[in-house]
Amino acid sequence: MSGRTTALTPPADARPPVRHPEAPAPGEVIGAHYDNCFGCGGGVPHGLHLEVRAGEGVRVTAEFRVREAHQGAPGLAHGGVLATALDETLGSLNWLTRVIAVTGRLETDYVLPVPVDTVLHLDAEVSAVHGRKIYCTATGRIGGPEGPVAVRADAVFIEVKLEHFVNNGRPAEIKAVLSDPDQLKVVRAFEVNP
Ligand SMILES: CCCCCCCCCCCCCC(=O)SCCNC(=O)CCNC(=O)[C@H](O)C(C)(C)COP(=O)(O)OP(=O)(O)OC[C@H]1O[C@@H](n2cnc3c(N)ncnc32)[C@H](O)[C@@H]1OP(=O)(O)O
Repeated sequence: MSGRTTALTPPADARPPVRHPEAPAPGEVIGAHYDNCFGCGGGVPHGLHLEVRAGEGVRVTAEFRVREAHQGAPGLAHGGVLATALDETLGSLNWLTRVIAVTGRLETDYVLPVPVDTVLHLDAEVSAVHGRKIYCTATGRIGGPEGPVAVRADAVFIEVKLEHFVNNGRPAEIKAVLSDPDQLKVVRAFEVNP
């Protein structure tokens, strides 16, 4: 066996996820975590501009319209772009747990081709937590929120401290973020987490 499946399956003593008491209310739009994020930032013209909403429990939904800049084959979305949409939606679950976590492993199934102009209806939830490992799944449906699944993913996110970004990000961007009052609000939202 490759070991991939094992790594994506929560161990028997994993815990159910806990929604943070100050998580955004169900239905509330979760704003971009960073203006230059390729997944959610408004400052990236060819980015995905994902608008994510908090759901019930530890769940989020999002919509992503595939544009010409996102093609792989003629008229079809690039698989890597679709994986990014799943990854970004999964990353937004951080806002419901108030735990900062980055993608450790992401396994994607491509079920249906996704043409340009399609709106992908994304849905992600945390299934279990074990230590710093956060097990989660996501689907992307076409034709509506109840339409057929076109893409899906299983993932393990790993909890990190803010230092993960401060110590590893290019200094110019880190400096800019830390001197931006709006961005600092994002950082502080996580700092209050015990
Ligand atoms: C200032 C700005 C703030 C902005 C905030 C919002 C940002 C949100 C962004 C969201 C954007 C969207 C999302 C994005 O795009 S996030 C961007 C893409 N992801 C990354 O760049 C992550 C790069 N990787 C790393 O930095 C390290 O490898 C990490 C931090 C992940 C682990 O290295 P670390 O040295 O810390 O960990 P450890 O070795 O002590 O292991 C700890 C535990 O984890 C388990 N494990 C480790 N790796 C894996 C794996 N691959 N699969 C399964 N499990 C794995 C390991 O077995 C162990 O478990 P256990 O043995 O204890 O049971």
